[in-house]
Amino acid sequence: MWSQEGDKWLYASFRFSDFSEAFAFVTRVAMLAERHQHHPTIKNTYNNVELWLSTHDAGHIVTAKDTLLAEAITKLIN
Ligand SMILES: C[C@H](O)[C@H](O)[C@H]1CNC2=NC(N)=NC(=O)C2=N1
Repeated sequence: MWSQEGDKWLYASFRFSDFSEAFAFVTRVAMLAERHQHHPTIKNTYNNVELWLSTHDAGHIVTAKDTLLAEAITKLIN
């Protein structure tokens, strides 16, 4: 589900039945991000949500903060 793009990004794409389901997921991701104090780049196109995770404060690389948030996001949909 998650793939690493170079050393800069963790990336994943999620498909839902419609826009409402997709945006509900975005809302839950936003609440998780606040809890983690770590915030993904988010793109929503109708029923699709794409997420990119990177730690800007560490010079825009993938760190444990990204992998921890990725795991928490994965649990939202499992
Ligand atoms: C002070 C605050 O915790 C930091 O600026 C956080 C906020 N959210 C963040 N999110 C992401 N993705 N990378 C960061 O480096 C980052 N830094």
